[in-house]
Amino acid sequence: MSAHYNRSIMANDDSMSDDVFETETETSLRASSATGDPRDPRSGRPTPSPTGYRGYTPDPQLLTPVRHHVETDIAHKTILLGDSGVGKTSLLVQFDTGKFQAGSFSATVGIGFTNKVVMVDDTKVKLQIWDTAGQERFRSVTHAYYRDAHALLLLYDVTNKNSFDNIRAWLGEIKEYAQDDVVIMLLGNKCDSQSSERMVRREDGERIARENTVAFMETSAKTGQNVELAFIAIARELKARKNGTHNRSSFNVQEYVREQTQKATCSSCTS
Ligand SMILES: Nc1nc2c(ncn2[C@@H]2O[C@H](COP(=O)(O)OP(=O)(O)OP(=O)(O)O)[C@@H](O)[C@H]2O)c(=O)[nH]1
Repeated sequence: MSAHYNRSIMANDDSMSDDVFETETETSLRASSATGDPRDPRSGRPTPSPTGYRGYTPDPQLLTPVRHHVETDIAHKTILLGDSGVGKTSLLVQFDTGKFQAGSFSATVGIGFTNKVVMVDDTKVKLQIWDTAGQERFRSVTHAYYRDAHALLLLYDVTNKNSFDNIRAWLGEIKEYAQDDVVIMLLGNKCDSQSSERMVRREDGERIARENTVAFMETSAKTGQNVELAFIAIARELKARKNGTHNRSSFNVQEYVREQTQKATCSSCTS
């Protein structure tokens, strides 16, 4: 992977791109204007009018900032998992920058995160996306991060049968280390590959997902196919859970993914 993206990242290193720390400006004007008194109660001096016109105090409602329904309080911890080389970093880079950096592969070392805000209808859902090293020797480090994860994106590579066969072991680890209610999405990545290179059929991915009651889709970090959709689906599910609506079947992530992927099926993803 190119040097443009930091592949050597240590635990709790937040030096990666961070485009979420939007400040939601709260004006402090409401209190003084609500009283209708243009004087500062402590100094007795006239306070400057929020409008710039001394003595004129508009209706307090006019001074109340328009508040869109914004969820900035918690970042939903979302972790990318899967064997080394399945495309975790590439998927995150594609989602974060819209680019695919082809070329030599250098494995991720350690763990690090990128913050992203995803719009779900009129709501901003903040995702803190952790990219982990797929190599076996880093497993014990990444296990420590499972416990407080809200969502897990588990990847295999459709051109690498071994990475698919290891999905059961990954699901076992998730069961052992993650919370019971963690949102899990299985992704068969590199679906842009030639059919001669493909080693895992789409139906096989669908089957293992069904057996384990997790959402599934095929993605391509190279072309961007379904990349945004994967994160949006996760964000939708997290929002539904936060609103306490998912138990009433108003939103079902597996159904949602099925509908959306049927709408946007690309020929290269349907072998
Ligand atoms: N054709 C194709 N190649 C991909 C895709 N995603 C990743 N690759 C390539 O696969 C190789 C590994 O990708 P990475 O994103 O580094 O994989 P990783 O899962 O982060 O690997 P670790 O850091 O070792 O865990 C790179 O050479 C990528 O260019 C994809 O969707 N399509």
